[in-house]
This record gives sequence, structure tokens and C-alpha cells, in this order.
Amino acid sequence: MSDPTVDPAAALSAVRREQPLVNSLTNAVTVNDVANATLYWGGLPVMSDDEREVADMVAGAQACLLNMGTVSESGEAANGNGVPLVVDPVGVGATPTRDRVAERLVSEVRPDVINGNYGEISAIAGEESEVRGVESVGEYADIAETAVAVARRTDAVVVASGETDVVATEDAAFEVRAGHPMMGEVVGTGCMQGVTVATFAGAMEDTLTAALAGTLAFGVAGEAAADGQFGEYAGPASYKIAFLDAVAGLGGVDLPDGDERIERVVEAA
Ligand SMILES: Nc1ncnc2c1ncn2[C@@H]1O[C@H](COP(=O)(O)OP(=O)(O)O)[C@@H](O)[C@H]1O
Ligand SMILES: Cc1ncsc1CCOP(=O)(O)O
Ligand SMILES: [Mg+2]
Repeated sequence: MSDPTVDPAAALSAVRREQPLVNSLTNAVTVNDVANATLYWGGLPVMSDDEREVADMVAGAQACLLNMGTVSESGEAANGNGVPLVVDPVGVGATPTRDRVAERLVSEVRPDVINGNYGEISAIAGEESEVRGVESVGEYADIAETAVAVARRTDAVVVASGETDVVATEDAAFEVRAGHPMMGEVVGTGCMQGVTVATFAGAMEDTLTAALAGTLAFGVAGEAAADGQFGEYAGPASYKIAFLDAVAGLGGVDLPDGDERIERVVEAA
């Protein structure tokens, strides 16, 4: 498999040109951040979860984000209509209930992307993990190989977020070297990363390229906000505002070429 060509500037232009409608079923904690992140990238957010309409809304969307514990009808509607489906298994590994719901999500519906933190992806792989609430704690030295294993089992692109994000398919894993520690100090950055991948996937043909470009753009927004390019901040609360302004304000000139920041780290047989 040759490395995908990732041009984040072209990807961002595609999002702004296509304005993908993204239906997100996410948790009540981060729903507003997820909606704004969708809009600021250039997508159109909707959070339809009423069982009377969710299938119709998803069928007319260009992408669907499905968070833990939400109705699976939306996942089936996405699958049935060829709508890219991103599943974020928030907190899997923390309780047996979340383990059961996540297992159902990745087995009953066919996610195009599974987007979780190191601990969540390791839990889905059935490997040692420590997830406290929704936070990944502990060390995950083999996260790239773990992500490949989950991609093989689910046939999905797997995004494992953390200090360095990993994007994996069944036969390769790539490190996306972007981001800033301040992003880990804000609740909602994982959920916003998931909807970023969904938004890019809703505007691009290839899911892996969309996941790589979206993850890279997301990390660059985090760097730009941390550098003060989108306003000074006094702590994590004001950083989050600067981060969202960075998402809205990023232009092609701010984005590096993919090959400057993306490296293949696993070449599975
Ligand atoms: N220490 C860090 N350094 C750089 N980027 C980080 C760091 N921690 C988190 N991020 C970034 O923040 C986003 C959310 O990651 P993470 O905190 O792992 O998700 P979650 O909020 O679901 O636990 C990702 O884009 C990730 O790259
Ligand atoms: C704190 C919390 N509890 C249930 S969902 C949620 C938000 C998780 O957001 P993220 O995964 O982006 O940190
Ligand atoms: Mg998360």
C-alpha cells in the first residue's frame, strides 16, 4: 500500500466548498462544542436524535457522528445510505455497561471510522487499558499496533487520540504529529476531533485521507491557539475559545503539507 497523499489545505477547501451536513448524536456534555466545531470547519451541524426522524435526517446527511449510548437506528440509516459513519466510543473501558454498548456499536453497525483516545481504543481491542470516567490514563506504547488490530477486526479506519494521534487501517498505521498539551486540558476535544473527522469525511471521497487531513488540521488549530494566534488566554477555559476561533480562522496557508507531519509507523503484513 502506498502512502496516501494528504493535502490538508485542499481538504479544508473541500469542506468549505461542499458544506457537508453532519448529523451528530453526541453526549449532552459536549453537544454545543461539537455543533460549533462542525460549523467552524465549514460543515452544517444538526443534532437530530428523535426516533421519528433520525433515519431520514441521516439519510440526507453527508456524514454521521454516533457517540456512546445513542440510538443505533442512526447508524443503520448511515450504513444503508452510504453515509460515512464515525463512532466515538466515549468512556469504553470504564464500566461493563460502556463495554457492552461499544461492542454493540462496532458490531451492529459498520463504522467507517472509530475515533477514541488511547485507552478507549485499547479497551475495544480487548487489551490492557485504564479509562477513568472518559479520560485515558496510563501508558500505551503499542497503540499503533493496537489500532491496526481494531481496524482489522472492524474494517474501519481507527483514530487513536493522545499526545500523538495515530490513524490506522488494517494494514498500516500513521502518526499525525500535531497538537498541543493544552488540548488535553479541555473536555470535549476528543468529541470535537470525532466530528472533525466526520465533517472532512463528508466532503471527501476517501475516508483514510479525510481522517488524516482532519486530524492534522485539528492539531494545527490546537497549536495556533496555543501560540496565541487567535487571542491570548489565561487558562484552559479561555484556551478553548481560542481553539474554536482557530478552527474557524484556519486558512490553507496555515496548514503544513501532510508529508511534513504524517509518518507511517506500522507496515502490517
Ligand atoms: N498532550 C497532548 N499533546 C498534544 N495533543 C494532545 C495532547 N492531549 C490531547 N491532545 C489532542 O487533543 C485531541 C483530543 O485527544 P484526547 O484528549 O486523547 O481525547 P479525549 O478528549 O477523547 O480523551 C486530539 O487531537 C489530541 O491530539
Ligand atoms: C466528561 C464526559 N462524560 C460523559 S461524555 C463527556 C465528554 C467527553 O468529551 P471528550 O471525549 O472530548 O473528552
Ligand atoms: Mg473522548
